[in-house]
Amino acid sequence: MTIYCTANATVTRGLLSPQQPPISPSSERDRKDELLQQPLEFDGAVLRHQPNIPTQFVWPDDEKPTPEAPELDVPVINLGGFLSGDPVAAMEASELVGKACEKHGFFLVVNHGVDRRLIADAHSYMDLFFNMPLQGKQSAQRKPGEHTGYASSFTGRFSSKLPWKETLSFRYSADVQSPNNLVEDYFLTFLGEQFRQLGRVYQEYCEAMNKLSLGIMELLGMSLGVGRTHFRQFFEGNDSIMRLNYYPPCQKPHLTLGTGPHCDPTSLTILHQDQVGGLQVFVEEEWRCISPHSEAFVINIGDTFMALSNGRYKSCLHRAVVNRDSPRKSLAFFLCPQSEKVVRPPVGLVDKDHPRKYPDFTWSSLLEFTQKHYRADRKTLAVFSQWVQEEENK
Ligand SMILES: C=C1C[C@]23C[C@H]1CC[C@H]2[C@]1(C)CCC[C@@](C)(C(=O)O)[C@H]1[C@@H]3C(=O)O
Ligand SMILES: O=C(O)CCC(=O)C(=O)O
Ligand SMILES: [Fe+2]
Repeated sequence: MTIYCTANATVTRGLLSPQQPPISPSSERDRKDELLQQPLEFDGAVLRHQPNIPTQFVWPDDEKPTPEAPELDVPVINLGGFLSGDPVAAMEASELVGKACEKHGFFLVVNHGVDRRLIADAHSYMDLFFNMPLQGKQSAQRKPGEHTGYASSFTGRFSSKLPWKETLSFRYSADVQSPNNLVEDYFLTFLGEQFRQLGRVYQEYCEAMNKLSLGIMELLGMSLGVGRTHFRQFFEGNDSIMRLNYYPPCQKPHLTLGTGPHCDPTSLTILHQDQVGGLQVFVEEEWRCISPHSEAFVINIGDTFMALSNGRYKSCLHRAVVNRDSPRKSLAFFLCPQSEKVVRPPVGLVDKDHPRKYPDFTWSSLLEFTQKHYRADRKTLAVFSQWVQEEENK
């Protein structure tokens, strides 16, 4: 990636945290400097060959990837019986899901009902987009404060610890009021007619993800004893996020991270990683890798579902590492409720032994918090909850 820096400084527009006021030039000199500064532009096709890693991509010593991460023994849950309507299989699957979610919030699912050709197309079409020249990708450039669009290394959002990745994120809505070709339309609008087929593939992929995630919500409801339909109904008409992650090779992979340590702020993540490997989960005080499994999806619950479960189930810390030899791709579907639905645990999960752990909030407020005020990390929900309380006390 080529860095276009100013003569005297590199743009490092800071990230607004809740406490910091917006940054504005205070003097004529500051204003001139600001005018002189050019936004950072990164080109993945160049950076992958660079032996010298720009400092913004070098992570602090205590966050750098460890050379060898032991494998995490993640439960592999066979959904075949459940999806074919077998009540005993459903009960067994819900118990396995519950055990995983009480422990670290990660599990694998196989016999999930998603066509393997669709998964293969979703992976191969990523190459069509990310192998484009930077200028072509920037026609879908993410706008400040928005969660959709193309982003390369998140320049302009963060001033340090930049992730070694490019991403393309777009909305998927299951709302019956929404057009049923939102995803296809997104690609046509921002990338043009030649991307119509690509848009159709991701439209179909998101529909398959929606169906799978609602099924998993049934298992989560059963495992928490609130009934099979509770969370399924909560997420009917969901307004979710599909993200394509593209991690270029890196000449110094021990200095960088593809995606930094975080808990997903969303409700449920359905991730399909390619065969390169790089996903790591922090369990029992150490980073453990989740090896690729082409027939399986990696499922993890996020902060919003942790709040819905009143903290019974854990949103788990994870990250992605990169390597020197080959690009890595992952498809991440983030299930999110309709934006103004109030996130509140079912009454059955709140009692004198389990008081409320988090305040009521809407997903739109948490999403805005991560896009405009706070970089999602390992404590997003705790900081957000405090922010909500402070806003209420104003
Ligand atoms: C709601 C979201 C914000 C992020 C994408 C989805 C779910 C995961 C979030 C993220 C990946 C957590 C790590 C930091 C982040 C900035 C990133 O590395 O991409 C987060 C995403 C985002 O804010 O764009
Ligand atoms: O690419 C991966 O394996 C993980 C990506 C991730 O955690 C995310 O996009 O939230
Ligand atoms: Fe994540």
